[in-house]
Amino acid sequence: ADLEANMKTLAKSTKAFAETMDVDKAKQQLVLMREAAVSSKQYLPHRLEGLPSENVKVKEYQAGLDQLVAEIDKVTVLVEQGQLDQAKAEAINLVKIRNENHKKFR
Ligand code: HEM
Repeated sequence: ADLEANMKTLAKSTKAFAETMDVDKAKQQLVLMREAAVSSKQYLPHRLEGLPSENVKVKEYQAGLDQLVAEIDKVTVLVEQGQLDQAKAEAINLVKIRNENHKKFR
């Protein structure tokens, strides 16, 4: 999947996660989210095209995705503890991380 496909997967899975009351389905969506976030690190957004991997902006972009993965893991722990409501409350941070990074890189 390229970056746009990964972003579409992120959008679909975060929506499905927010909508489901089923713990197994919630876990599945978090797995899809994590895969899409990790996969996105290997691509450069259009705005950073041509920059070398050691460029500060490229590092910042990758750090944004690392932050997203860390947050997905936090949400996953709550789901695994059966705390779906708390997990959904925590997942608000996914949207915050998305918005911050879209401002910088999209
Ligand atoms: C749950 C979190 C996120 C969701 C739901 C999300 C969703 C989306 C969607 C729907 C698009 C449009 C895709 C298309 O072209 O059809 C997009 C584009 C984009 N997103 Fe995200 N995103 C998320 C997090 C992030 C993060 C953390 C970053 C960067 C660290 C990021 C960087 C970008 C960039 C750069 C584009 C434009 C594609 C390009 O320039 O090549 N997104 N995102």
